Amino acid sequence: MNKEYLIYKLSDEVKNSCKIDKEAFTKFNVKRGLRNDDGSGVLVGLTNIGNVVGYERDANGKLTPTEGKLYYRGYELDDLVSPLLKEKRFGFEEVAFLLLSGQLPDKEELEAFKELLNDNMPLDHRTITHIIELEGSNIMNILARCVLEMYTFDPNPDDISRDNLMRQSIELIAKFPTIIAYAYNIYRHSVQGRSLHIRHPRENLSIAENFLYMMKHENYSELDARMLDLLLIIQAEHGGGNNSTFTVRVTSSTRTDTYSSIAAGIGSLKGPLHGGANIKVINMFHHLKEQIRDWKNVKELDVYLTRMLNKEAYDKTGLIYGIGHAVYTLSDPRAVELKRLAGELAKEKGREDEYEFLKLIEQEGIKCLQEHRGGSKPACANLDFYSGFIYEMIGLPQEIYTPIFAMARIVGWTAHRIEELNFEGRRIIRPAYKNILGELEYTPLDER
Ligand SMILES: CC(=O)SCCNC(=O)CCNC(=O)[C@H](O)C(C)(C)COP(=O)(O)OP(=O)(O)OC[C@H]1O[C@@H](n2cnc3c(N)ncnc32)[C@H](O)[C@@H]1OP(=O)(O)O
Ligand SMILES: O=C([O-])CC(=O)C(=O)O
Repeated sequence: MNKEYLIYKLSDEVKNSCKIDKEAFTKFNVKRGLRNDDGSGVLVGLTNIGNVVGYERDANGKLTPTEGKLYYRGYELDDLVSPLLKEKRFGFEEVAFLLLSGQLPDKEELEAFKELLNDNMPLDHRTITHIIELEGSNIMNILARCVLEMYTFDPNPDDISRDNLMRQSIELIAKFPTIIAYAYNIYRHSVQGRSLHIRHPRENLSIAENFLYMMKHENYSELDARMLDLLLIIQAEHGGGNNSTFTVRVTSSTRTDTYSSIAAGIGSLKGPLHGGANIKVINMFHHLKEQIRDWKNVKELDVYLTRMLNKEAYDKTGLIYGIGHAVYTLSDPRAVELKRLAGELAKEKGREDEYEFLKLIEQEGIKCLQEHRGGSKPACANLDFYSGFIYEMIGLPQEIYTPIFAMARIVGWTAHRIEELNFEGRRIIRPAYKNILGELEYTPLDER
């Protein structure tokens, strides 16, 4: 049999073997994803790390949509970010300390922690050599491969004692920016034929500054570095249930090694419904800038967005990227903050027209989505809606938008891994799948 035909035939059979009636989920009371049909959550774990609030629940369990709130270790995100803005301080390292340990550091602890991270930013020379040799143009994939390789260079990779987990976590947080910057520079050299620069991370720079330095030498401003620092803080953690963190928790619950678990989280975050949406949003934005003749014409934009929802335009998936969230309803507090920051930066960089157009896409995207799906379910812009536009204004290339998300979320992932392996009464995570096919009678090969 022709092998291509065989692949086609097997794939065609999957059309039938994948069929599961939508109604069966209700019939068997399956908890789908994060929410049931009535909007109530599927509770699969308990955590002391992040808290994501999108609803209020009354005494009878009825849910009312609310403005979104996000807490890191009990502190509201805004309370962590505001002092940093006021004092013009870099804060990603402080937030990492908080998320890993549960405590805000004092001055001495913070200085020591920053030094520890800085000391760990350089890569083992074997990792550098391997990145140079790794083929491929997807930086998330290269990042995952480098993380898996770190297992080989770790003298104690399988030890899941708390001390060892903390050491590995700090090393991963420190090394992600270096791996991503090097992987991008090598990609740029091999795919785009540009000069190759491998810059050693500098002492006394924050992670955000060091990343920009490794990416762009000294071609970045203080404002660019502060924006990146805020983006890292804002993306660092989102509770135990977001897909990539849950992936890390699920794999960690088997007591596998840190590198296998984090590589799995990277694979999850890459998906366009999750962290990969930031690249999709910026592509969609450029597409709309070309397709819509008058950036102030609401009607023209609505017609196009509706065509997108009907799978007739853009990538024909039916999605408007950057809109919608599994938990947030009326607003995602991070998108609110990023919208404000994007506005400030757009003024500075002379890109106010584009910013106004992006805001209109947000407003009309939400409206068209709600009309398209009917009902009263609210929707809002999510974290990924404005982040790409900010990266673009900082002068960062699209290929690293999702890797930067990973560079931030590694903090949440490692904090959750440590928690997953250290609470009393922990169990391997193992939900159930109900088989709805039933039993079939076996037919011998020569009778088929
Ligand atoms: C960091 C992050 O991960 S943030 C999320 C980034 N992802 C995106 O921006 C991609 C676009 N958004 C989405 O696909 C979704 O809103 C998600 C994946 C974020 C959340 O998914 P869900 O929790 O299933 O959303 P929800 O329950 O509101 O979906 C209800 C319906 O609206 C649809 N919908 C939700 N958001 C969108 C959207 N942006 N565009 C088109 N349709 C949408 C869903 O596909 C679903 O349709 P269905 O009932 O026909 O299957
Ligand atoms: O929580 C989620 O489902 C998605 C996520 O990671 C985030 O919004 O940061």
